[in-house]
Amino acid sequence: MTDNNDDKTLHVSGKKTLTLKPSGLQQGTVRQDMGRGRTKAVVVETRKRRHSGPDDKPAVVTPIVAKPAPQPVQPQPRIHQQEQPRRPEPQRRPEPSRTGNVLNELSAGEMEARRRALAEAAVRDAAEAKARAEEAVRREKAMAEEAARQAAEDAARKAEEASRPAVEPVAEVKAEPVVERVAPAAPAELVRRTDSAAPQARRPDGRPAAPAVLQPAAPGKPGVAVPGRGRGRDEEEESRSRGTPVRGKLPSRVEVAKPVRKVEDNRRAPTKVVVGGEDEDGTQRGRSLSAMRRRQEKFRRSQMQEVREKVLREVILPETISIQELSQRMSERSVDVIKFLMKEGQMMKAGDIIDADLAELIAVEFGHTVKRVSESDVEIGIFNRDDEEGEMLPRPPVVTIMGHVDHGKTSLLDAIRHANVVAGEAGGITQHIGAYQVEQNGSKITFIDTPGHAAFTAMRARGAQVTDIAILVVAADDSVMPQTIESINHAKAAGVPIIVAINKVDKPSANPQKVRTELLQHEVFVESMGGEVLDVEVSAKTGAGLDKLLEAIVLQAEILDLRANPNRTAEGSVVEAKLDRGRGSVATVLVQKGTLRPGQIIVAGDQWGRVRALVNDRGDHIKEAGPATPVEILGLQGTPQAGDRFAVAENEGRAREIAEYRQRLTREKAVARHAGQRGSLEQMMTQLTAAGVKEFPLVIKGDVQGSIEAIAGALDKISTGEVRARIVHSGAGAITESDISLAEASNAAIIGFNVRANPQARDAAERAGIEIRYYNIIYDLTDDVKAAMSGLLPPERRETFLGYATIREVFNITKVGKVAGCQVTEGKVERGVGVRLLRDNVVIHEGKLKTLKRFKDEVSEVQTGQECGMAFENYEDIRAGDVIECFRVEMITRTL
Ligand SMILES: Nc1nc2c(ncn2[C@@H]2O[C@H](COP(=O)(O)OP(=O)(O)OP(=O)(O)O)[C@@H](O)[C@H]2O)c(=O)[nH]1
Repeated sequence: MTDNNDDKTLHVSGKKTLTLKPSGLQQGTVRQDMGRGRTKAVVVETRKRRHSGPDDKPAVVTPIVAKPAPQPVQPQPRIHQQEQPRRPEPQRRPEPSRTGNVLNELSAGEMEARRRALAEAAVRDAAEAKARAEEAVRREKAMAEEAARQAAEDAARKAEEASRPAVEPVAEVKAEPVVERVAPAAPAELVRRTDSAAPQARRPDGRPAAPAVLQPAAPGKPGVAVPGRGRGRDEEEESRSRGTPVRGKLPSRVEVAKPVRKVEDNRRAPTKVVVGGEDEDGTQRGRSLSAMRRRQEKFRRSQMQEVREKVLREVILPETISIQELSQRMSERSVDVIKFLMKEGQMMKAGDIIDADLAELIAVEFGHTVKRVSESDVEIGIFNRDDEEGEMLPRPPVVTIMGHVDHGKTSLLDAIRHANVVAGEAGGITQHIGAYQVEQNGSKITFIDTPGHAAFTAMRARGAQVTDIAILVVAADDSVMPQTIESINHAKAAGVPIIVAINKVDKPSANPQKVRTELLQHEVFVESMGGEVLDVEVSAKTGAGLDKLLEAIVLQAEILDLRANPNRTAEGSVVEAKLDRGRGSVATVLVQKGTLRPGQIIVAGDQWGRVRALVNDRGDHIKEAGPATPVEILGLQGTPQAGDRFAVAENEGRAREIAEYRQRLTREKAVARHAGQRGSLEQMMTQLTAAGVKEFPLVIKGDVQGSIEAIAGALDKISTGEVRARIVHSGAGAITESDISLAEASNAAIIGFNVRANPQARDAAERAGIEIRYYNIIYDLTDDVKAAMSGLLPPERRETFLGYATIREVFNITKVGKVAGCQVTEGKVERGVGVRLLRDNVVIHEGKLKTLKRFKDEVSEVQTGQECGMAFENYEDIRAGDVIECFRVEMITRTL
């Protein structure tokens, strides 16, 4: 079964209701003959071909100026709505159209007559339209000239104006009142459409369903014609928000064929917005307002960039750097750097890491100067920043408590804290954060709440000199014990003043005087014995003497005149650090310089982070922590170690860089430890030499005091004015953890004479990478130490004269350069040794020989009286008559 379009079989149904269908698609019902008297109703859709001109081309968007023939704008009030759809279709087929009620009710003759009349009218209209279009072209030209003139005045808009010269006339046409009425007839031409879009814009009655809404040109902006009802709501709102009045809109009776579809089409096809100029092929290019705005914005930005004065910087370049980081350091956009690299043939991303050479090339290309730094340089300027003397203000002292086991260190710390909390803040809950602050007569004192010299030396080993004053706790009933002596040595090694707290005086067996006397033997001279060391009798149990102890601390602090600059970025040491389940990494730090505030970025050891909160020893969140304030820091990325230094970094990048560098160092150290390097005497010797130290620090442990004294005496003998052995600590008994930490802190070697290290000490030594040397013969020990100490002496340079040769003639040999024809006048001349060129007994040059030849052969030496050819390495200024002195240099290692 096929559709039959034959007139005989087609019966137009006049009862068809008017529906909103695309104008190009017309529907009718026909009765189809099925044979043998049977018929069937068939719905027939007729798709009309639309003609926009005599050349029978489909309707296309035609710019008013460029294509004047079928004038889109028909400002003639006499043309009625019903007639308008007919106008662009003069060559429609003669078959009766089934597009509307009116035509359906006319007879065939009437319809034919009407069609003819309409065709004539269309031809007439076309002629008039052509004339009008020509007029429009003229006007447009005039406007274009005007626009060009304005564009010259306004540089930013020049490009925009030049690109759409056809715009102004549209605006002008719109300004005419007639246009508003006639506008519905025009959209097919006004609005650029795709072929498929055109029929959709028509109602079944032939009228355009979505007439153009004409927007008058805003001052300085082109006029815009957009499809009226066919536009999406967004576009309407956009027009409103722009303040562009929507004029020329059709009354509401004009309905939209497929609004939703059209909105999508509009979005996809910017061509519906006619603002642009003309392409080469005569079609009008549209450009959305937002695109224009973007262009304007881009143009404005580029103008601004050109105007902005370029700041040339000194760019710090590490061995490797990411392109992004480099761009930041140069204050350039990374996209510009990437563009430059692309030009150089390298495709890279902002995150890519480049080496310092390439980074330097880029920086220089961008006009900056560079400063190459080595890895360790990343820390420069972060730690140990000096302060001006005038900026220093008094700060509280930081106190550590040391002493022998069970002499009452913990009890004393608790007693002091308890007394203070009760006095200062009734009911206040103190928490253990590793350090706390107390107040004595208005003066603050900071206590490091980790008793024992282990913590003390662990800190020192990491370079943290935290403590200002050491409290040496000695039980009055027990007097001086081995760890008391160790503590004294630790304090002395750190150069920290001691205050002796003679504890447990409440005990009946207490004998404070004995303590004082015994301390004398260890060079601790207390005041009551005529010395300068303050001593206080206390009882941690009863609290007696605690005030006196605090006063002694304040007094000692005054003597020390402790100062720090609070008005700078903070720097200090980590006292304790742990990983808290709820709070993440928590580190108790002691601010030593400057003031620490939440939000700052810090580097602590090989960790970094942004300070999320500062919590003091009472659990309060505080806004800042000044010098000598212990405070808990939340927000670190990892957990640093006690004794690690911390400092505020200027930005996250720098902090991360330092942390990464330190983590690398830690890894390398761990590897080195496995190789057992650091602790060897030889290694230590090299380190000390590099540091320019002429002292050889030692920790000596022996079986009996007598052997230690013998060793000390022997070592004293081998010491000279240039280098000497310094015994940091010595004592009888096994080598303990404390010895290891002291050795680590003092960079000392550990010597065990007839003693061994206990397991904990062995572990600690392995961790710290310290070698322990064991001896049982004193001479072996002194020989080793002597050899190691000899290494501290600089080697001696010894020069041996070999001979003289006189230059007889100078030959200039191609590719070889100048060669001196010489005769050895004294001694001998050797190849590969040092030579000096003497002219009139003045040394002109000192260097090495490149060649030494006899006749044509290279020889190793030439004796007196013989002739030879000689050439210098990298030196050519030789003349006949010059004398060549030949000598050998030896570096002689010195021994003690
Ligand atoms: N009678 C009396 N006993 C005290 C005093 N101070 C501390 N003690 C006691 O001495 C013992 C040891 O005290 P700790 O404070 O634990 O001593 P420590 O030095 O911290 O000990 P370690 O932590 O093991 O090094 C405890 O039983 C205390 O009760 C005091 O002033 N008088």
